[in-house]
Amino acid sequence: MWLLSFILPILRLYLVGVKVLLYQLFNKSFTLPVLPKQNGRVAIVTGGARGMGYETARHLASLGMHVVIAGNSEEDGLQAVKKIHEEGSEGKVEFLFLDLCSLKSVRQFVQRFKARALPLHVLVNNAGIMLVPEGKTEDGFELHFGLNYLGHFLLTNLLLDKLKRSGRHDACSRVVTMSSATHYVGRLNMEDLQGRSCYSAHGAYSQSKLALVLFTYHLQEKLTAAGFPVTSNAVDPGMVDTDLYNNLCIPAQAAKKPVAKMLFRTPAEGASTAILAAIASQLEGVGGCYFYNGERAKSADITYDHNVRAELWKQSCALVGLQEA
Ligand SMILES: NC(=O)c1ccc[n+]([C@@H]2O[C@H](COP(=O)([O-])OP(=O)(O)OC[C@H]3O[C@@H](n4cnc5c(N)ncnc54)[C@H](O)[C@@H]3O)[C@@H](O)[C@H]2O)c1
Repeated sequence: MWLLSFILPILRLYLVGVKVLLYQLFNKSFTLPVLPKQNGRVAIVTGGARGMGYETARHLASLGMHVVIAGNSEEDGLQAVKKIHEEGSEGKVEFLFLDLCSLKSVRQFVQRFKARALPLHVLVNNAGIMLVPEGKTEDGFELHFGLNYLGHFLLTNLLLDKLKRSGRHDACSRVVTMSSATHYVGRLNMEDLQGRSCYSAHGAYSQSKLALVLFTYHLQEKLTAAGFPVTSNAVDPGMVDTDLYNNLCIPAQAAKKPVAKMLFRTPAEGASTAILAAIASQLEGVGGCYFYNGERAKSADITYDHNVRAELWKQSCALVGLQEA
């Protein structure tokens, strides 16, 4: 029984991977349309120092946006800022420290950002980890669940007032959250969200990405009900050649290399759907959607279940110490 609950998440994750790669074999990455200038607008990109986050930050800045790269490595962050400035981007780019493994750090980041009295038009919840060895965040949460999901859950909630005030009904502020095709095989165990009874890194990653879709939709439902000018969408970037795969076991790393060369998207291609969701005019006012390869797609059936979303939201508020609004 234990063996089965350990092996099944691995098999499910690899099957999803094969399906995505087959899609990428027969379909080109979509190309971004010409996007509007973003002068005077402000974005936060978590994990914007590397991989797809970096490409997102770079693209937004090239359109004149003021981009705050939020990340847990000052060295990587400052290097990313330097590189983007050297490219002659129109927008301002800066780094602010944020460790999503620590709720205290999330709160401090929000305090520091708010002290700047800037508006906030776009929040890209991009940072993530995958298949890391079993471990806990500063607050004792399982790493994938704590960092990928709960860290972003708290961050978004604490920034919501800013987003609400910065949006207009003809120009909504936008929350864009990076999920993944692995969410389709994610299992959410409400009685054991931290995977304490039987830990599987594969299961934990898929669960965190499923939780992010449920959160995205529930947030949109709340925003729509209250009439706030903010939209919330989830994005699936496909399989992209980044450092995210650094924790694969050695044989899987060896097998991945040639496959990645042929079939994985580049970080710039992978970031394109998130950039589209963040600023494309044709998506003005569109929320509560899952986007894949530049198009709206259907997410896992469970993500459309209001009761599951509401229960996860309630438990998440309790875990991060927020009052349910
Ligand atoms: N690469 C893929 O194939 C793929 C597929 C589906 C979804 N995704 C998702 O896309 C997002 C970006 O991943 P990527 O592929 O660019 O990976 P990456 O490893 O290149 O980037 C991850 C980013 O997250 C940041 N990060 C890690 N721990 C952090 C912490 N404690 N606090 C703050 N920031 C932290 C890193 O510094 C880095 O900038 C992730 O959410 C990932 O789950 C990636």
